Amino acid sequence: MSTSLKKKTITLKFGGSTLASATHFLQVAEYLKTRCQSATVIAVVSATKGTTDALYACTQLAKHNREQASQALSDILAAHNKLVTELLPASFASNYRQEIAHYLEQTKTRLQNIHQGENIDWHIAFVLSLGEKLSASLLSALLQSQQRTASWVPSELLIRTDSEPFNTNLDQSATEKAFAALNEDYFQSAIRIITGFCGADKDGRTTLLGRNASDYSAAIVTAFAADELELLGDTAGILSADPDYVPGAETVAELSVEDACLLSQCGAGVLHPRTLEPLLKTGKSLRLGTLQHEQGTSIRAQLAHRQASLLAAWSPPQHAELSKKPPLPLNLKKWQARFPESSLVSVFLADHHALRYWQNLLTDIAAQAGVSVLQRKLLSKQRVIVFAIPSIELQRFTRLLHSRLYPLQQETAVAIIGASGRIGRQTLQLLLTEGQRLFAESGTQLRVIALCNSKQTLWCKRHENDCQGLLNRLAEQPLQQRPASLLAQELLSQGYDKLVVVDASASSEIAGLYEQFLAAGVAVVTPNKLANSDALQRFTELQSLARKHRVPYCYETTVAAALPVLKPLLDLRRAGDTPHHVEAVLSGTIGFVLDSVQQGTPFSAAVQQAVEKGYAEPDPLQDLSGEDVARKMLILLRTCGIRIERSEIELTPLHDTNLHGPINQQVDERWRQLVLEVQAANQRLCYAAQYRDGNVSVGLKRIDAQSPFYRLRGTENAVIYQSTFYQDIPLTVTGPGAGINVTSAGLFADIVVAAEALSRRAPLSAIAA
Ligand SMILES: NC(=O)C1=CN([C@@H]2O[C@H](COP(=O)(O)OP(=O)(O)OC[C@H]3O[C@@H](n4cnc5c(N)ncnc54)[C@H](O)[C@@H]3O)[C@@H](O)[C@H]2O)C=CC1
Ligand SMILES: N[C@@H](CC=O)C(=O)O
Repeated sequence: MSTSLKKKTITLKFGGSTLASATHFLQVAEYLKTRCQSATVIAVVSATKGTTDALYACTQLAKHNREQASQALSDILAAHNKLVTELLPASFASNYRQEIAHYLEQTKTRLQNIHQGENIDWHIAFVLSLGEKLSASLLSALLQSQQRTASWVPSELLIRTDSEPFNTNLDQSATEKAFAALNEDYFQSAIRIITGFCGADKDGRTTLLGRNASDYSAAIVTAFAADELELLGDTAGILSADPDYVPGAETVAELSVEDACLLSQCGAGVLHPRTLEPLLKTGKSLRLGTLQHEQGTSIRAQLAHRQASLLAAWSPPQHAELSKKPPLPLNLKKWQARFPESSLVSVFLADHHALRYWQNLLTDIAAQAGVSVLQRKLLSKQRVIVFAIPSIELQRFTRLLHSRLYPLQQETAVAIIGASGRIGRQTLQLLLTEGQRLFAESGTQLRVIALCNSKQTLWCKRHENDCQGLLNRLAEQPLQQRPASLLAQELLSQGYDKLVVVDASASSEIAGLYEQFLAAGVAVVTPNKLANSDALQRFTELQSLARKHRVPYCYETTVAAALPVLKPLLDLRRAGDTPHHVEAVLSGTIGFVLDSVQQGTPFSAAVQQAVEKGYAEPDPLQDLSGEDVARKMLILLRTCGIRIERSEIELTPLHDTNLHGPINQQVDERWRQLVLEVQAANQRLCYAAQYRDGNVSVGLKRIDAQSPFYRLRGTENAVIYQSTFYQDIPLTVTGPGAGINVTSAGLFADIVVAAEALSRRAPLSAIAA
């Protein structure tokens, strides 16, 4: 074929995920318009996401039940019609429908033929090719409606194949002739569109190149009609592992043609195994990426070294007639016969030496994780180790190996539970904005890998730094009714050497996971008071677990937010100090409410403001009942070495709905009267905790001007500590003890402390080795 244009010709292949909705079609149209400013563009399109599977299901129904098949086809067409209505003005929609009518009629006939049992495979092949035709004609009509010259052609006119309906082979010379014979007019359009996935035999019958073979179609088109190829999908190029298995998998910038071939032969779904054949013959280049992601992966003919380790996972195909097994560089049939329920994980090592060392190390890691390696094979020349394992372990094993091949050398992974809450989101913001500076100043590198709330989890990609964007994506994740234990399992199965889990929830379920995290060597950082204020035995066990597994357990913010209270008290205790008398104001919410009512604000309004300002607990009754203060006092005293249970604290609530009723005007009036009384006596109100002679009490107090608490305002907390070392003049810590900014700052500081401690610890992989 010849084109009259001098510009470079580029084939852009759009996978099903890039055509999943009307918005996606509009994005593809914009992308094409931009690209055709600097190149002549040929677009090869797949069927919209899920359509080929739906058509396949239709053909299977047709074998036994014509009505159901016809209903299933109507459903597919209804989904397409919805796209057409959303995308095309009426006149273009009507042209489009006329253009496609012939294919729809044919499809219906073919379904009938399938039902009658004649030449079934040929009819199935035709029906399956419908998805690409619908996409191509819709995209072409959309571009035309946007005043672009665009035209589409079914690939049956261009790609000629053997007479096999499925997994057919290319007829090179017939295809060459077909491209040469194609009407010149077609190539006058600014944007030319060709359907992917299929071709035709010498009799014009539709044939299929294989499951997900639109990449291969695009490579054939490139070999005959273009200078280079770009495959555009929903993953940012070739990743270090299948992102469905390893959410944190990384994009590999460059890959040799040999490795790309081997990778697809080993079952990595990212490239159809035959895609590279036509390009290899013609020496044309290939890039994989997304519409948004600039970097992607370039496949290069010459590359001195493998730049990064890679993993390919392979499990037996679902639709055998559509998916030819990859011709792996080993006798797959034998393996499968011996281990029928097995899957394969191939490890491409970047390390140029020590193949046997790696083979043994990875095998040991499998053994320690309880994954039984059924068989393994070392392909020395290719520096690839193939493991056969039970299929059920495929995802876990892939993640485990990935974490060993990509140990975060400097980085510490951070997962935030409760990320959409007030403290969680501000902490995320700090991690994203202050992370760079922290790294520059101290070398501590933090990487947020996961965000969770009570129903959703988002696995973050590297370099995602837009806090609101991440939170939006978290909110778009599917809702899961998952028990907390499953969340813990998911986080642990990532296999990070250095992982900090931040619990920014107020959930007892999440607090119940700390033992599991600590025992697995994962640091816990928390402002959630529930674990440490549980039974004393649990508090002690958590401390010993952390010590035993050499893992940080940081909870400074559970008492007085970012104020330095627990760490200094712990240091004193380690030096042998014993507290005699501790007095403390520990509730920012109550401090704020009392200060406000003493300035004339009604009690109910003051409580409302404390909630709005982010001082109160998710359930503010936890503050008003005094329970939150009791918990903080327990944690404080236990940190000083006092062995005390919650039942030993004498608590008088500030407001308990069971005792005092709902917060209404009567309550406001009672508080107004009390304030008048107290002010008449030149006193103030404060809610304080006290420890003296082994007794602990929490409650409302009237204090006069001599009290160290008399001058406290707003959310100010205070701890006054007298001990063996601080006898005459007490140790006093005071300052705001609640609020989103101060708490998140304290939490950030604890995350850094935990990350630094993890960095000093020997890597888990070394321990495992
Ligand atoms: N507000 C403050 O000044 C201070 C708060 N804290 C503590 O910080 C924690 C968070 O407080 P806020 O951000 O105000 O709460 P919030 O209610 O705004 O956020 C809680 C988050 O936890 C998530 N969550 C709840 N149950 C969950 C579960 N089972 N699994 C996963 N996620 C779950 C929620 O979806 C939400 O994203 C609380 O424990 C609080 O005591 C500690 C010191 C000061
Ligand atoms: N709700 C608490 C803040 C968290 O500990 C308070 O008001 O002090």
